[in-house]
Amino acid sequence: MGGALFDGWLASPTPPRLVVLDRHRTCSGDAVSVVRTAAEIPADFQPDIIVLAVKPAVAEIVIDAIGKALGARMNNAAILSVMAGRTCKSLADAARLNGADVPVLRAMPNTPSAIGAGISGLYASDTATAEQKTICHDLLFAVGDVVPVEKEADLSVVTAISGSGPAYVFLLAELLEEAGQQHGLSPTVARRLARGTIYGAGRMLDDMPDSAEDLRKAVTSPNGTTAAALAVLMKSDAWPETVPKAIDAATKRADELAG
Ligand SMILES: NC(=O)C1=CN([C@@H]2O[C@H](COP(=O)(O)OP(=O)(O)OC[C@H]3O[C@@H](n4cnc5c(N)ncnc54)[C@H](OP(=O)(O)O)[C@@H]3O)[C@@H](O)[C@H]2O)C=CC1
Ligand SMILES: O=C(O)[C@@H]1CCC=N1
Repeated sequence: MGGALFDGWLASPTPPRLVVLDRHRTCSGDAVSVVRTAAEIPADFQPDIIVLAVKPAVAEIVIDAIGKALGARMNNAAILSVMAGRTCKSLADAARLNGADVPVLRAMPNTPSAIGAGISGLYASDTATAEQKTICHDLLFAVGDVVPVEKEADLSVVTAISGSGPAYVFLLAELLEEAGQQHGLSPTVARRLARGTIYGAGRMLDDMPDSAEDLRKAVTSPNGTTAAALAVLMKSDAWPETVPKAIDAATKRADELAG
């Protein structure tokens, strides 16, 4: 996810000044330097925001390494975590072990951020200053839309819907492609049809004021092909049951990660 944000920021009209801790990437320019270890963070670099985009399990290790590298400079920054689950409190506690008292904000972006088409939930704890909240909002807004949430706990369902959501759409693309091939289409044709359809439907949802339900109904001729397919998908034990179950499972997992 950090790579998706990085790509999105680099492609944005006004990229922020970035020092990126990444063990694989090589990239440098006026606005960006990549370092392999926290110890390589330039001694004169004062970050406003430290974006954490590692797996939740290694958060402490990374906060510890950054804390040691920045020393007192850490106190002038805020942490913006995009990690599923990890609470503001647990991350603030981890920073405190390094003697740093830092506000923590949490966001849940998604991978379309890489192409400027992301959507992020953003929760700002009361400890963050107005300026820190604005910078975090603007960082996320540079790679897509931003939806503020009032309660930190809401980030679990945000994670289930929009953080994980691209995976559900990609699965639909996979399944449409496979079904097309099973009906004799070439892989190339099946792929173009599946992807083009999801792209076009996504654009309609974005561009048009109509509800998703109305857009669906406009495709559905009485007794036609769409009605035949929807009779399968909309059976009570099909999508109306499985989609909410999937969202429940993802929300529960996000809560578990929060501990
Ligand atoms: N994937 C997604 O769509 C989304 C993910 N997230 C959140 O983003 C976070 C990362 O997930 P994801 O991008 O999928 O995971 P990845 O495994 O793809 O990325 C994690 C990155 O962290 C690096 N890393 C791990 N340990 C260290 C360390 N000690 N020092 C420096 N870098 C380190 C890894 O490097 P290396 O490969 O060298 O180990 C890797 O580049 C998670 O917390 C997840 O909840 C949030 C929204 C969406
Ligand atoms: O699967 C995960 O846990 C992360 C969070 C949202 C998307 N990927």
